[in-house]
Amino acid sequence: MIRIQGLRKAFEARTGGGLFKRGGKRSVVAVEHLDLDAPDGVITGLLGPNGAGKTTSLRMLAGLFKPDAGDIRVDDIDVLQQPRAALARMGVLGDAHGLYPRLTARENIVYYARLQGMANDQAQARAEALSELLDMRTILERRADGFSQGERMKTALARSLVHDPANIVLDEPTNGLDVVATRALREVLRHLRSPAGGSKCIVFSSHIMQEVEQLCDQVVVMSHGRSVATGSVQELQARTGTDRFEDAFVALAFPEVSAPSAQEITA
Ligand SMILES: Nc1ncnc2c1ncn2[C@@H]1O[C@H](COP(=O)(O)OP(=O)(O)OP(=O)(O)O)[C@@H](O)[C@H]1O
Repeated sequence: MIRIQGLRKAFEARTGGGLFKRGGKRSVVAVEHLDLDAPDGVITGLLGPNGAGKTTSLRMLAGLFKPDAGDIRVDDIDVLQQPRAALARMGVLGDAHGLYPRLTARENIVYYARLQGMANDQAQARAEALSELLDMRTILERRADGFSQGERMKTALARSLVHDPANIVLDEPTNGLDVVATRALREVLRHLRSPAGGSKCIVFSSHIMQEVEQLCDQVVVMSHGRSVATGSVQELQARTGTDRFEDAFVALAFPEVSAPSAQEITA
């Protein structure tokens, strides 16, 4: 279970100078206010356009950035107060998959398992089980350099699941994947959400509406650094009076675009 309340983060961004002029600094608010409640056995989608603040939010959840304000709890453990304990309960698949290219897929997984404190036998058994789950038997003994995008994603996902975490956090996991790899990932996430797969709490970010529509039980729509709506696809459609999720998303995330003009209202 993941609970985020009132999350905020601003960065100091450099502004351009010139050949003879020094650049300045400007504060960029990446996340203004995010509330998110992700229960166990549920897939929660964090849906927002480019630059909405999804990656920054998930990085704070993973303990990589310190928020300026807000509260993040993973299974009731405060990420800021007890980052190690919270991280032990999370499997995080970031945007940079960062595998060791000289190690095989198996070695990448086992190495990570050993870092988590698992004995070698246990780590090897876990690598086998995950290679079954993620259908990666043919690449298990291959070195990671030269892996395709989909093969890298599978290996990185296996690595993040090695300690069987109750909470799984994925940042734009289908980026660069073809339709078959995307479908396979969807199936794996559905399995992990089910009681047979451990009723995991799954949070994933995306800017692709169709993906969220097909997979998520609930959606948190993010726009300009804020969570602007939460609900199932059907609830969000009902709330915006639309029967297409794309229209609901545009109405919620870009109210300035979707609001009818004065001409339309009077017409
Ligand atoms: N280190 C940083 N320094 C300055 N600005 C940043 C930094 N990281 C993020 N930002 C800014 O914060 C905003 C939110 O960025 P973020 O990457 O979290 O959005 P996102 O929703 O994940 O976008 P995308 O879908 O394009 O990946 C953007 O305007 C971005 O330029």
